[in-house]
Amino acid sequence: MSQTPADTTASDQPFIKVADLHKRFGANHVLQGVNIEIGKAESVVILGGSGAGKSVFLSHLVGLMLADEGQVLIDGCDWKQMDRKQTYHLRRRFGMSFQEGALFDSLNVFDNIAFPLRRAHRTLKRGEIKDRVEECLEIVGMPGIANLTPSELSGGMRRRVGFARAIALEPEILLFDEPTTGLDPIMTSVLSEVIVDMREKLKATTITITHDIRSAEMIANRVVMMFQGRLVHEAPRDTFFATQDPIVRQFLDGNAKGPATAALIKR
Ligand SMILES: Nc1ncnc2c1ncn2[C@@H]1O[C@H](COP(=O)(O)OP(=O)(O)OP(=O)(O)O)[C@@H](O)[C@H]1O
Repeated sequence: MSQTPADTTASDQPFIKVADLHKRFGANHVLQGVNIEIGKAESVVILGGSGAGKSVFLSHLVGLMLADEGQVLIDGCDWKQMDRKQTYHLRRRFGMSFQEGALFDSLNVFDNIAFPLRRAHRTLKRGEIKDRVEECLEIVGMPGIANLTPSELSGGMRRRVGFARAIALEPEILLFDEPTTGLDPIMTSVLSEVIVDMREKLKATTITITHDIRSAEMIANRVVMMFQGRLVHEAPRDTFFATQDPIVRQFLDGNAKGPATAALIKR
């Protein structure tokens, strides 16, 4: 039986369910059996070293990559069972923000944020688009900058405009891939607060990849650690950072020596 997102809203499934997810690129077995369930409006932060498979995992959540084995269910819908139209509708429930904001440099801030609105709602009037763009800029704490071009923005501002574009279609699920990388500690805290604010205003489920421990502490309800393609440790935010799990401890303390290094050398 074919599924549509609307078929499943009343289901008692977890909102997001990933079961025994595997992904290989040739001989590189990147995801080696990822399992996680995420509830509606939860905020999960994924920590992990370079090459652990975090971005590949995020791509599976939004259906940009499909599982070799296992399942990724969003509100009961399996990406692998979706036809093109269903894929389009399911993907519209996501808002994504990548490193650097990924803005279109040839468009001003207004047109960057209006871009997904115009594409998804062809009949929207100019005034409706203007209202929504202004609302999104308010939410990310940057009202009144719609006429600026990306080249006139600082790194932190570009990220916020990227956030504003990600929430233009009022997504239910927000994905952030290293939203604060390369920013100073103050701007990192400001952006982490913006993420919390956006999540609360949209009541969105949020999944964030970050290397920044302080940002993780601010954003997360739950933290998970990815290591060599598996989620090796997870805990509520308040207990995660006190864990004695040796791999997590090495990562949090930034030690060059430890079980994570030993495992990487053996690979
Ligand atoms: N499209 C692709 N084709 C082939 N290999 C890929 C592809 N995307 C990712 N990989 C490989 O998958 C592995 C995991 O990459 P991924 O980007 O998910 O790591 P990550 O945990 O996000 O690391 P980082 O923190 O450095 O961004 C790497 O070995 C990478 O080379």
